Amino acid sequence: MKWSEYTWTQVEHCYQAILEMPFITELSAGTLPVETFKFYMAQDSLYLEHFGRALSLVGAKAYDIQDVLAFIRFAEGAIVVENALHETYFKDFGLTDRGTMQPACHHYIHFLKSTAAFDAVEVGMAALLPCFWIYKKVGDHIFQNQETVNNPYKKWIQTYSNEDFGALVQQAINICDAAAERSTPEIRERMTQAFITSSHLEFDFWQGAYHNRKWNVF
Ligand SMILES: Cc1ncc(CO)c(N)n1
Ligand SMILES: Cc1ncsc1CCO
Repeated sequence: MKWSEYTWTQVEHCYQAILEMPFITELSAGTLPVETFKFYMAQDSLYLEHFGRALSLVGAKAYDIQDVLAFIRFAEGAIVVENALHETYFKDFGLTDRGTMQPACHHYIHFLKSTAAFDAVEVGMAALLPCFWIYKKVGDHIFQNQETVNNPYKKWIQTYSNEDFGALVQQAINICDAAAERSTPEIRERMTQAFITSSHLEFDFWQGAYHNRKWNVF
């Protein structure tokens, strides 16, 4: 069994829980409160910027020159999506200031950056993989179940259900499988743990947005 196949079995429950989250079901139905979506978008803009930085760092650490190229391109893609968010969705929804990173985003990004910086490169790759894979699966699920008529979030839904994104996701999975194959059982286990942690943090990112979770104000 491939590393990715085994590892996915370890997050299947988390993934099923994500599909049932109010953020996801209301986004599909088009009933998610606009203020909730704006909070999510502002946090996601910050997320994508730093996700791009973490991808670049893993690219710099990769052994295989083709992996270096792939991660540099992923990093570029993340920044391009961030820019699109700014230029279109921010305008559409009347958002001007993305503000500062709130706890869920902060936790996730700092986990990604510290794993990318301090852990083995294979573990960094695995930590970054749920950002691709969960969004693709959730994007496809929402696309198939969405209320398309008058759904204000239609454009966002298309970003993650299109086939260009699908090809990148498959590439990222393949790179992780090849890296796992070349590594040791100990590293593979750390890869799996990092993948599980990031999957939980994906859940928490949506949950934090749904509940408007912010730092305490003193
Ligand atoms: C939190 C989060 N994870 C993954 C993606 C996929 O790009 C995103 N936009 N935001
Ligand atoms: C936006 C985004 N999310 C995961 S990867 C990526 C960009 C891939 O280039």
